[in-house]
Amino acid sequence: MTAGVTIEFDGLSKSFGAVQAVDDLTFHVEPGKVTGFLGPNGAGKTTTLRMLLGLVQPTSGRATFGGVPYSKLPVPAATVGAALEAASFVPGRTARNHLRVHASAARLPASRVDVVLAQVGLLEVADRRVAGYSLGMRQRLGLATALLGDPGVLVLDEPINGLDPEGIKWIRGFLTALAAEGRTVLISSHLLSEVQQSVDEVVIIAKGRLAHVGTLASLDAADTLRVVVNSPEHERLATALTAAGYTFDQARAGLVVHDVEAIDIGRVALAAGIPLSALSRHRSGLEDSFLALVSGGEDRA
Ligand SMILES: Nc1ncnc2c1ncn2[C@@H]1O[C@H](COP(=O)(O)OP(=O)(O)OP(=O)(O)O)[C@@H](O)[C@H]1O
Repeated sequence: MTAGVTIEFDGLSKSFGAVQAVDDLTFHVEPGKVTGFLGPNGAGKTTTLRMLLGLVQPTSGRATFGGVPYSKLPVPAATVGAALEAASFVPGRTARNHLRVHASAARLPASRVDVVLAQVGLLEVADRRVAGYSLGMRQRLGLATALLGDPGVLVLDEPINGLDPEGIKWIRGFLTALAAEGRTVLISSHLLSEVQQSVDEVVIIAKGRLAHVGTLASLDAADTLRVVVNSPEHERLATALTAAGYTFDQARAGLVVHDVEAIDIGRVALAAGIPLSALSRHRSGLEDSFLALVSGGEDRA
């Protein structure tokens, strides 16, 4: 494996006629982590990834692998493996043959074919025609193709799309393990919920522009916390909370206190000797934060 390098986007822009698909994107994607590249349909994710991979010429700015553009990489397949959405496979070809053709074109040893088939769990069906593959199997084959050169960087467009729950669980573990080996892993998605459990960092774009860069936790920090607390001695609990200076809403599940930690509410109940039947902390709206950041982004597709 070649070492993971930092993917650098620097003032990257692309317009198609009057459509500004990507608008002045500057951010870095570091090795050793899984980074989610998020935005609604039409936000400009695919165009950005296509520019990174030298498939589309930027209008201005650049995207590089540690300062080197894709076209200048000495052995591209050994530096970066990519699976773009709607990867095309010749339907009559078997998975093994598909990989052999790619290995040969990239001047990689044929022995890599069975290694990557095993890695993505397709070894047993490797001699079946791709035409009969499910979407999930095609996703795995795209991933196997990306891994042929044992690259330090992986760029995957919507890799979770179309997977069943078992497939989602598998790919989450797989991507985490690749990042733990020191690779740079960038995955795009239009759904935060889809990648939320897989990513360490998020880059969110809307209407071609950068909306947020940071850890998943930093996105979370914009959220409000709420605690739901209940007691068989409901009235005493309400009185104790009011006396301690808390305001709350009444809900079926109990009293809802905003912007507070569960331990603080637990202490109030303990000090007043009130038994609790429920005490839970809710982190509403990671998805809400995401939607607020990208709202209005869908109308361009
Ligand atoms: N070749 C092209 N010619 C003209 N407009 C284009 C072209 N490619 C993309 N666009 C436009 O650029 C914008 C960004 O598209 P892009 O496919 O990059 O978004 P996306 O975030 O990947 O969306 P999706 O998840 O739907 O693929 C859209 O308005 C799209 O219609």
